Amino acid sequence: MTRVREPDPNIVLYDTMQRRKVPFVPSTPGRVGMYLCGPTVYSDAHLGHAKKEVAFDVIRRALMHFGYTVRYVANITDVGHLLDDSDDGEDKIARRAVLEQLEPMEVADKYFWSFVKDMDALNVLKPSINPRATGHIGEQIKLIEELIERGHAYASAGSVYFDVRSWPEYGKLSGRKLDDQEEGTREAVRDEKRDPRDFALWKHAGPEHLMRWDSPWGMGFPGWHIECSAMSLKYLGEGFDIHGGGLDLQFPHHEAEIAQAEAAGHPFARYWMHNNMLTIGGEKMSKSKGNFTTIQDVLAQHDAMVVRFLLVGSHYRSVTEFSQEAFEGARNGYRRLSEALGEVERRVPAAPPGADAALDAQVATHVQAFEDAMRDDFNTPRAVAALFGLTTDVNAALNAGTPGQDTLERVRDAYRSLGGGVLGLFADGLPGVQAQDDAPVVDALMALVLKARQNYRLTKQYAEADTLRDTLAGVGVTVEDTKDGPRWRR
Ligand SMILES: Nc1ncnc2c1ncn2[C@@H]1O[C@H](COP(=O)(O)OP(=O)(O)OP(=O)(O)O)[C@@H](O)[C@H]1O
Ligand SMILES: [Zn+2]
Repeated sequence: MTRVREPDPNIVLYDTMQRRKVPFVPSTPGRVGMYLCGPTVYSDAHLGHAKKEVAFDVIRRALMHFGYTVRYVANITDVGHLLDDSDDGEDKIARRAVLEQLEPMEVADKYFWSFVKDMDALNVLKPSINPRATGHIGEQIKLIEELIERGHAYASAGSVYFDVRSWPEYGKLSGRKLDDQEEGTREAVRDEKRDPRDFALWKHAGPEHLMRWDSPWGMGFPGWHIECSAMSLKYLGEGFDIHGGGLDLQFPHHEAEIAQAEAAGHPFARYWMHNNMLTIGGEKMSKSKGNFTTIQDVLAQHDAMVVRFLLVGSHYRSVTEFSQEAFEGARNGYRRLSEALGEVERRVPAAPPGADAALDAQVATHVQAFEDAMRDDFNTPRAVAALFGLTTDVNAALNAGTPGQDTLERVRDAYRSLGGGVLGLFADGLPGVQAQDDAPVVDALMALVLKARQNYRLTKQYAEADTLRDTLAGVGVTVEDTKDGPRWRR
């Protein structure tokens, strides 16, 4: 279905660090290492989180479509994210645990699985690796030790802080030279720091903390930023390709990630990509502002693919305004595409043999427009416009009769690989990837089919058994008889 192609050398992306669009050249030809700052799992995810996840999912899918093998690492923050950025206040998960009368790890697990469910519903591909901060305490301690050895961090009262003045490059991503982040910080924390801009790598924790670990500086827990430096380097290596996250994470989080890695002597991400915000009434949707709608609430009212269509309808670097009218528009737009694809699929089996040169040429033009849009910093609104252009021509052709089968199959494959594979709007389309929540159903159905085939064989109805096997082969499923019984693979 989707062509296996040579890695496309003509992709351009906007690098936040360089503040301009630049050609994308991965450090290893054909392979992309990508890291995304994932959620802090202390509550159900809202539609703003969905914008970020879908934005980077589409970028990943587009790179796959363009012939790259992508290792996609997205972390789960389950410790150390404090209520305020100034290394003060409670841990978000610990506070939630008190409110819900749960163990902190129960809170983390509960909201992790809720997040996974939301992402599956939105057809977001699972990360290649989904590391959790609490599973990488050793790696974080090691990185902190390297920073202390090199003179870029210091221990103070059982905590460890990054010494911002020792690293003049601090601020290079965001262009911010700030010290106002300390406002409102308790004096005790301020007194522990040499400079108010210094940020925590490790925080001392007394016995009242349920999540704490032994370290060279006593019992404590890691600061929020250090997990991302440690885990991205562990799983993607030095100088990995793309680091993504929300625009609001540029400072202090990403700035801190860069300083922690580079000051310890580890070259960090080569490209920085940031998604803009989902807004409501012009304001960022956020948990703390209370102006949020959870993904679950949205999915109770709207088809998941319509939600996804709404999100890809604006560019990842643009704001998406959330409103009922926006949903109305998305519903109509999505229906237009899916109805055209449905009609094409219905007509393929009985279409006349051969091709239709005029429609073929139109399809090629729209596919080209779609791919050009995606090569240009993953411009999804332009890509969607190309799918609408395709739909206009396809509908006109379908109204005039039924085009040749070869052409109709090409039309179907274009919808599936571009709308499905790249934008994730229909199941199917990417090599090696299938709609995720279909897997249990497929497994159960295959178990039934194999059982039926076994029964045929036991009753010596070999022709029927072979017909089943051949039918499966026709859709790419191979059945093998092993000494432990039949096995299938695709
Ligand atoms: N409205 C939004 N639009 C797009 N991305 C968002 C939005 N809100 C949060 N994100 C992204 O989701 C990730 C996690 O955000 P976070 O958990 O801080 O959510 P939040 O609602 O902003 O919470 P809080 O208000 O407590 O800071 C970040 O990368 C952030 O950029
Ligand atoms: Zn991060």
